[in-house]
Amino acid sequence: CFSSSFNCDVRVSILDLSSFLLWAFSATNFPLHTALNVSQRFWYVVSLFSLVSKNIFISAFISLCTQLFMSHILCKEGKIFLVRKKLRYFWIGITILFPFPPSPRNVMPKTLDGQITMEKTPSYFVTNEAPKRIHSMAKDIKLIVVVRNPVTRAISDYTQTLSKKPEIPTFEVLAFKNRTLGLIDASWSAIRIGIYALHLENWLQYFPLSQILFVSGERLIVDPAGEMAKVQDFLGLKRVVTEKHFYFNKTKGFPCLKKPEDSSAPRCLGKSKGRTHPRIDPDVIHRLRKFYKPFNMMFYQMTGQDFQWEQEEGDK
Ligand SMILES: Nc1ncnc2c1ncn2[C@@H]1O[C@H](COP(=O)(O)OS(=O)(=O)O)[C@@H](OP(=O)(O)O)[C@H]1O
Repeated sequence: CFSSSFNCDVRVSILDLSSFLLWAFSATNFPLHTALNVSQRFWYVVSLFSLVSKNIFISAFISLCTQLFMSHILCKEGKIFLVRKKLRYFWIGITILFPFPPSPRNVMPKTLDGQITMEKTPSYFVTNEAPKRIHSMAKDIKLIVVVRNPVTRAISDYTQTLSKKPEIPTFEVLAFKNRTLGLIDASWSAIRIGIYALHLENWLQYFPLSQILFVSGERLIVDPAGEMAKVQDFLGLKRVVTEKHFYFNKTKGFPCLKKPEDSSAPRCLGKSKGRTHPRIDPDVIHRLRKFYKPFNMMFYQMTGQDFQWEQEEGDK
């Protein structure tokens, strides 16, 4: 507050109002989640800008917009909030103590009885901090991990990157620290991710095995209904998705859904699935298989499931 006390008062009021908007909505679980998601960051920036702005007209304009926005939302919802002067210092304090908008978790709609909330982020499995954070959020969560032969996974991973950055070195170059010595580069993410036992160890420190389901990526292609039956049982759901929902699309090389509920047309996986993998030197594949073998064995032991990756002949 540099210029006058009037200026200062207006700016603090704006901050007051914007902070109120941000925090009152999340604290009362205001049911305008969509509006909140969009408006949250916007008003946060606006309130900060109103503080640094030395122009009283800009501050006043922002104040007017904030108030219009707020009254519009409140009228729409038929709720009335009284912003009392006393609250000012409380909201300023909250803004200083918690300078970031509420996490999406606070503004997410509540899961109702009979509903299951699902979140899909493959990288969580290989992120060190994820098990601890997820455990502190929901101890009884059920985790589903789709795994496939780590050698094929690495090639698939590389193929995806190659489709975005065609200039990257060959798989054979990236896979080794020293090719002559046969030293695999386990720090390369495409290879590191496939060391499933290592990642699982991290998760088992927080979750019992009974809370984790491992789905075989290979079986998901040849027997989607079988794998889906396991998923449904694991989630405690009635077996609704069965064989009759799938057909095998030979051109795509993947099963497709016969008739999704919302349309009458069959639904197959998108164009990005089933990219043709580049041909990899068989010697490199052989070395990778050797590299993964002990980790795979450890993984079978830990999960009590034999994924039979050692029995597969070649890679596609
Ligand atoms: N439902 C289902 N069943 C079996 N396999 C599947 C399924 N969905 C995706 N995939 C295969 O998973 C590989 C990763 O796919 P994407 O690269 O598209 O995944 S992602 O965008 O990174 O999520 C990719 O493997 P490749 O095609 O062998 O490279 C996908 O084909």
